[in-house]
Amino acid sequence: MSAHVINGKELVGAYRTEIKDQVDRLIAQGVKPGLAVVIVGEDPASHVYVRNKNRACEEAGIHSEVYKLPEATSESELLALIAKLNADKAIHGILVQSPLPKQINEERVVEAIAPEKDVDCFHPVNVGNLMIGKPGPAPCTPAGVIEILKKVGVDIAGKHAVVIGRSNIVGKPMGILLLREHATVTTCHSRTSNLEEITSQADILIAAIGKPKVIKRRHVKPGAVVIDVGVNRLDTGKLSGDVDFDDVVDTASVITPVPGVVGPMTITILLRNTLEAAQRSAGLRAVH
Ligand SMILES: Nc1nc2c(c(=O)[nH]1)N[C@@H](CN(C=O)c1ccc(C(=O)N[C@@H](CCC(=O)O)C(=O)O)cc1)CN2
Repeated sequence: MSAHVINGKELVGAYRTEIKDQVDRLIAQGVKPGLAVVIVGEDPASHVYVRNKNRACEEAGIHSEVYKLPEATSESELLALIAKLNADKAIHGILVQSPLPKQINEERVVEAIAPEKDVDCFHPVNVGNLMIGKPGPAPCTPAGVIEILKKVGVDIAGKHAVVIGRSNIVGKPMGILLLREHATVTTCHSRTSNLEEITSQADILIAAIGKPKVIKRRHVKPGAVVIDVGVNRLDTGKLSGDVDFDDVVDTASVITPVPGVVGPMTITILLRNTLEAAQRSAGLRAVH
């Protein structure tokens, strides 16, 4: 059996069209959603992601401002920019691209963003709301994974979902969002001693490890749905996921290739979070 390989162009393209339609309707009501993206330093991969976010905003009709700050930017300079953006009525979403240079404390920066403009859902207020199921944003990558599962018709309720990774950006919120969809959730990480034993029981396996091709056929239950969150650049310059695609494709029932699915869907959820922040600011969507 060969897996259904998800076509990111089709799936993500269709969802971006839906979001653009909602943006158009909001603009017709007199509100143009606005996003500010801040990047500090020269990390090449981060610059690619920020460029893609800016282009996606333009295509969706969302006003977008990109602030490129030098590597030597101080924390107080960055905090001053965030204060200015917090006060800017044309900006509904603020995102500071991670990672930041070492002289800047990422936690202080995240906490300086007004929670209602935190489209990454990194602010402790939004993380808390997510945890207890109140309305608000959800972090882009895990929310994107849920969207992918729903759009390809995977029934999540009652399934055993195994998440490999426990980062604040992906692994931990992924578990919360899967619980919200009534999955039985197990989280594995670098200290899990019997990884293969656990992953091979998963109906839905989500790899967010950050190491290329570590998930092999032996880790995957026949017929499982495999979602690969990893984006790893190999020495050859090519991108690879955390899953060894060629080894797993004949065992899984559904699989996401890397690149092309989870990354672009992450950016699509950023558009959705910005749209929803603008709707909330206009009183057109429930606040907590
Ligand atoms: N403030 C944030 N910083 C970071 C986040 C985040 O959600 N918010 N997540 C990651 C990076 N990330 C989002 O910013 C991200 C990673 C990858 C992609 C993507 O489209 N990947 C493409 C490949 C792109 C390439 O050619 O390199 C794919 O997988 O097809 C989008 C966003 C860390 N920082």
